[in-house]
Amino acid sequence: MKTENELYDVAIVGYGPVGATLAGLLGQEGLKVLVLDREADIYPLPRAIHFDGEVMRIFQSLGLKDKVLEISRPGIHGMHFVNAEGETLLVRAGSNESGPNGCANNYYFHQPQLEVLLREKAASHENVTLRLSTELIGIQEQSDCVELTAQNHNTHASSHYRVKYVVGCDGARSFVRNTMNSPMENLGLRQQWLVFDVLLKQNVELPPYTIQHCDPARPMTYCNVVDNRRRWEIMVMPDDNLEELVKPENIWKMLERWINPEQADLERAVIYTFNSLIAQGWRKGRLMLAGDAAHQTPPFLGQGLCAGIRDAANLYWKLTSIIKGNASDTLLDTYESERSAHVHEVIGLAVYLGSIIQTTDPDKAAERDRKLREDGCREFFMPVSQLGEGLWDSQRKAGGQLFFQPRNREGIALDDLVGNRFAIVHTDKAGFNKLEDALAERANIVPVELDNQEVGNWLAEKEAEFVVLRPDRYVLGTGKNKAQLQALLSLVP
Ligand SMILES: O=C(O)CCc1cccc(O)c1
Repeated sequence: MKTENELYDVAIVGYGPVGATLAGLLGQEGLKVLVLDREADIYPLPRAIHFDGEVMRIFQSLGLKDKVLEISRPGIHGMHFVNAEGETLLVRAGSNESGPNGCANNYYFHQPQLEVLLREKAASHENVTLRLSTELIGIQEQSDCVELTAQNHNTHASSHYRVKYVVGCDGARSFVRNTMNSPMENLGLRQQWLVFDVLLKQNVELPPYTIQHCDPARPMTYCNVVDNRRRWEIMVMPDDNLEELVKPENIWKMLERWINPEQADLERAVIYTFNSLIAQGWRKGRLMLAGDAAHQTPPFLGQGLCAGIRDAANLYWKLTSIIKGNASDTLLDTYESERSAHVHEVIGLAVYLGSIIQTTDPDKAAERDRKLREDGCREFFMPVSQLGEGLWDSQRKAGGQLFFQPRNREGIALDDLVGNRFAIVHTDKAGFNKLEDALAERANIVPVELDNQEVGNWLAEKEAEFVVLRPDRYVLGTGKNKAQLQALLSLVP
């Protein structure tokens, strides 16, 4: 058995997009990070295909926005729920305009390309150590550290590591979660679907937007991914024989309305079980969970990856504050309370949409269509990014909300002005000068003057002169005088 003497700050178990994002964010803060992954390389086939504007903003905080823009496609046409007769029942509208995060609200991408960028970023930090083909097989929590045992898949040799904290980004069957003994709450949707990706060989007239085909005879999803990639997801029906269903000839038959094998190559076809699960206990002592290890959503909102990347953004600055000695580790108790509220809401909406899409009884489908028609409410919106109880001021308007990303007069975006720190945003230099001495000796908080109409209006609406933002861009609180500023600063680790 090989034992490394080094005491790592954080071990990340699982080097998928969530683990790689967290490694990049912690690496950027100078922490000593160990990444373990059982696989030798990136999984080469597509899985997640969609992320939202908040997630693009997190990539921006890694300095990756331009590169991610090159490999992704803004989803400007929205998502349409259409019944068997072709009638649109419900829409998540798209938009050509930049959204509140200073970019499009939706993007489509090919997961292996995104992972290359995230891994390049993580590996660019010499304080990030990668151990690939290395499977975690033992976790022993001690009072001052965690001892990990891992086995290399090539040499079969075991190694031993000591780390201060462990984050399990190790997927739905998480070893870390099993060790923590955190049960999963089931929000009610569990259904097999056939997921397959095609590569177009020629121009084929297909819709530019995502379609949820709410056809009781065979619910399906169609997505225009990126470049020549297209995805279909097909619900497995009770009489289906799974072995038969995945055969290319049967897949092409189900697609013949739209496309044929002369026009595209089938890249992969896989049966997935869509789940709606949330772990109870995302942190136990020095162990934490993120991504699919903590929650799994049906894909109808394209939010699985987004939730995991948000976890990474919520965790990295808390771990950094604790490891640098600026906060006690009780700060980690805010991780689940802040994140799980939003995760519940998003999965709840995906489960509701699933109940619309997955209606297979024709009478119930007719009733569903009648009700949706009657409601007249044909557009639905994504839940706002709002933290559950945690490190933010619940007494003030907008506390715990994701702040938007305005630009200054020179066109520089807020997050680029601030970096990954706490910030105080205000519009009025003269007024703020009177408060500024409250900031003395708080070098970790950046004051930002943004003489911007949108920010002025936002503050006025909240009856505030300034807003204090956390490194993950969520609102710590708003205020208009020194006492309120001091109260907020006392929360900053
Ligand atoms: O565009 C969206 O809002 C999400 C699209 C999506 C992505 C993947 C699967 C799915 O059912 C929907």
